[in-house]
Formats: sequence, structure tokens, C-alpha cells
Amino acid sequence: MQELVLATGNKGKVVELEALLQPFGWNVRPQSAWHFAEAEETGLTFIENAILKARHAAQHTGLPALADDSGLAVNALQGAPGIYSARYAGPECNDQDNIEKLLDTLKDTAPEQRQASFHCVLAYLRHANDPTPIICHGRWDGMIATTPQGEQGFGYDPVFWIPELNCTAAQLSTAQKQQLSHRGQALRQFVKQLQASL
Ligand SMILES: O=P(O)(O)OP(=O)(O)OP(=O)(O)OC[C@H]1O[C@@H](n2cnc3c(O)ncnc32)[C@H](O)[C@@H]1O
Ligand SMILES: [Mg+2]
Repeated sequence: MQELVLATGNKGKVVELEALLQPFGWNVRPQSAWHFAEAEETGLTFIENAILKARHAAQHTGLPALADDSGLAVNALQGAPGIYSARYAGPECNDQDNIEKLLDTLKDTAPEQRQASFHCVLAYLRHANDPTPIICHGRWDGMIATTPQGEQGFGYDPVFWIPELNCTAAQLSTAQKQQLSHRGQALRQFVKQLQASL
């Protein structure tokens, strides 16, 4: 059976990635099953950070590792918070603090100027020194709402407005979000590439 460590400390990502990988019958284990410190995200791109996180987990577990580096890019903010999405409101901040900072930063931005996109880069390393990682990038376009709505998902989902559905990402079920999301898209590409490389 294909064994895989999920190189993330984010419980929301673990729920989504496990659901997406479930049909493939792999033995997927979150890195919290081990007790090593999280990787430092010192890269300047999603790709660099995803590779750093996957390599770190592969080194500590001896298993193939799949990492997800993701975030929100707001057009009116030249792509911020981008790779800093998790720490936008400071190093110890939570999702609520990040949302408040984002809404405050955009308080004078007109509704039609609030375009944004979620990005997810997945990096899969077969082992810590794998020179040919599989890298996949998914993108999901939407708008930033003026007030949070919905209880599902995590992170910026309550303010990520999907114009086609007239709701936020936090008003979708996990299954609905997977159909559309940056993470769902990246994971479907990953599964195809992994199967082609076996
Ligand atoms: O680094 P790991 O351990 O994986 O966990 P993290 O939460 O720090 O993850 P990132 O460094 O990749 O930062 C991504 C942030 O972007 C946001 N984000 C990513 N995907 C999202 C999604 O599907 N819905 C809402 N917010 C998301 C959310 O705030 C995340 O904390
Ligand atoms: Mg992180």
C-alpha cells in the first residue's frame, strides 16, 4: 500500500487532503503522528515553501511526503497576503485576526475592485533527496466579501465570495469546495501525475 505523510500542521488542510486522497486507498498519515518541529517557511514563493515542508517531513519520517503551501492573493494588494497568508496579522495570529486585518485593509476598496484568488501548490517528494518532486498548482478565483459568512472550511473561507454561487467558500460543504477549490484542482493534477510516474 502506498504510504504517505501529509506535511502540514493545518487541521483544515488535513481534512480536505484526506478526503481527496481517500478513494485511492493509500495509507495517509498526518505529520502530527510524529512529534517534530514544523519546517521554517523561508522561501519567497509557494513552490519553495511547499518543497521545504515536504523535504522536512520526509527527512523526519523516512516516508514519501506531500506538502501544501497555499494562500490568498488579492489583486488590489498586489498579491498580498500571498505566501504570508497564515501570518498576515502577525506571527501568533489566528484565522479571525487575519480576516479582520484583510477586511480593514480593504475597507475603502469598492466591491468591483475586490478580486482575489486562492492558490495551492502541492509538492510530493518520494524521499528527502528526491531530485524530481511532483509539483502541482491549483488556482480558484473569487472576490473578497465585506463581511464574513458561513461556518465551514477554514482560513479566509468566510470572506472568499464566489460570484457564480452567490455565497462564500465557508457556505459550501467539503465536497462542494473540493470540486472548485485550488486544493481540489492541485490534488487532481497530482494524482494523475503520480499515477503516470509509477
Ligand atoms: O504550513 P502548514 O503547516 O501547511 O499550515 P499553514 O496554515 O501555515 O499553511 P500555509 O503556510 O500554507 O498558509 C496558508 C494559509 O492560507 C490560507 N488558506 C489556504 N488555503 C485555504 C483555503 O482552502 N481556505 C481558506 N484559507 C486558506 C489559510 O489562512 C492558511 O493558513
Ligand atoms: Mg505554514
